[in-house]
Amino acid sequence: MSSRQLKRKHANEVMDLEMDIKRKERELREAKEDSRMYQSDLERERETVTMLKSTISQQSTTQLTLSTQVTALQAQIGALQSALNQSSNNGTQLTVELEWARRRIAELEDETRKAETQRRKLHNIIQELKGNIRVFCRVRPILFSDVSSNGSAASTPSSNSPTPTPEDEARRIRASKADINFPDKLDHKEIVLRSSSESATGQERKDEWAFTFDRVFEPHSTQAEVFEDISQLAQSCTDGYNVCVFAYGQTGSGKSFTMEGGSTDMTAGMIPRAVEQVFAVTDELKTKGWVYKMEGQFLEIYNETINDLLGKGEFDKKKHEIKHDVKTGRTTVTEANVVPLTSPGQVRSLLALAQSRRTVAATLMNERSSRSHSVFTLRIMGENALTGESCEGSLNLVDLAGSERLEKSGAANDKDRLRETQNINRSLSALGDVIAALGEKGEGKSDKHIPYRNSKLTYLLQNSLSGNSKTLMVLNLSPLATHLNESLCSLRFATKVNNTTIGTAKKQSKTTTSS
Ligand SMILES: Nc1ncnc2c1ncn2[C@@H]1O[C@H](COP(=O)(O)OP(=O)(O)OP(=O)(O)O)[C@@H](O)[C@H]1O
Repeated sequence: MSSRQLKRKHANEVMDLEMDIKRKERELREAKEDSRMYQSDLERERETVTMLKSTISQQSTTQLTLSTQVTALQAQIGALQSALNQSSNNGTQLTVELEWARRRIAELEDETRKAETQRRKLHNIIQELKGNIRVFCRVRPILFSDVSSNGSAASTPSSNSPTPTPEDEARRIRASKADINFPDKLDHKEIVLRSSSESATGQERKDEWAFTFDRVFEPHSTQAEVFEDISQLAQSCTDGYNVCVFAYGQTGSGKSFTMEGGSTDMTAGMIPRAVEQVFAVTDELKTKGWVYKMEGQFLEIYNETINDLLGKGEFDKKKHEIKHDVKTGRTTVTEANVVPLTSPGQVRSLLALAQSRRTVAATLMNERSSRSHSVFTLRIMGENALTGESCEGSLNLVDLAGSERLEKSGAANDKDRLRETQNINRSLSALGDVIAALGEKGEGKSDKHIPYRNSKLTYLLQNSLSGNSKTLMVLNLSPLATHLNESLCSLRFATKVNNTTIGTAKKQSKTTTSS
């Protein structure tokens, strides 16, 4: 081979080698580029791996927490399940116990009903043992008007000053007061009146009168104290007895205060208290199967004429007659309003209405209210569907007309006043006669005639005074010395009543089926 050829061959080989080098260089550049890309990919992947690792670590913490919670919840479910099992066991136990308790309640209710029947019997035995006519005596306190209107020498002030000093007041009170004493501080049954006067020969004469009653109330006694014993009688009328409470005494001695009282709770008298009590007792007895119906009537007897205090119009012009049903022992008055009673509030408004009618009459007819008798009657009818018992009783609350004698009433020169006083005296003495006759009958004279018809009052009260009834007389006394003689008359009348024993009270009840 020629050198030329060799040269050319060599040049070709150089050229090939150069091309090879260029190719290799290009490949190297590409490889470097690839390497850079792989490097950055690797970086990214590393970051991703780091992130994933942290996520995994967080999630494994969360998973740990959750699995702890799941374990706790499973434990709770276990506890609840066992509590539920326990409860359902308890529930079964409770159902058994409830059933037992129900049976026990029914037994106890039955026992209570029997105990109530027994209590009513015992209560009435006690009332019977206390006597069917009881007398309380109540002396009212001295009032400001008593001393300020008293014309005695003691009312003259000691100084020249027109306003009396406290000493003047005290002296006035002492001089006005009657000498009334209450020696029995334990049982409060005695009252002693004393007086001293000068005899014709100039010697001092001392008198003393002692009286005993079922209870004597001193001037400071409250309405609540007086009501305490009356409340037991009011209870009797829900058991089927006829009960009569009447206030006796001269005008101004406190009869209306005792029976009706003032407008406050403290001063409320026997009528509103008895009504409240009867409603409370009938309400309580509902739980023992008793259902009661009550009705009220309020009458006034003035000059032997009956007036309906619950009638319509200002003045009652109707003619009323008293009728007694022998079979039922019930007293009715023709054309007199008998109002169904539903609540103590309604009774209060009825009493206020009756009071206002009396006041109207009083202004028109010269203090008529103190010259008339007022009789409030509450009739109670009860039925017990559980025991088959039924009963009917009544509560009569009577405010009698003033008992003063003729010369005191200033009636001698006044024809109308004279007639009034004679009527009052006749009806009060008829009351005394009836009680005395009942007393004799109670002592064995079974054929003794009882003169109920001698006055409207005794005829109206016939069932409340006869052997089937319980009677309480509240004798009201004035504390004033000027009224001492009137007080003595009242005390003698009340003693006559107190010495009377009237048969044995019988309740009006019947049993249709045995319990
Ligand atoms: N226990 C008492 N406590 C306070 N005040 C009383 C008491 N008793 C009576 N009074 C008051 O004495 C006055 C006369 O009483 P009350 O009107 O009750 O007498 P009365 O006997 O009913 O008279 P009348 O026959 O005229 O109706 C009244 O002002 C009354 O408020």
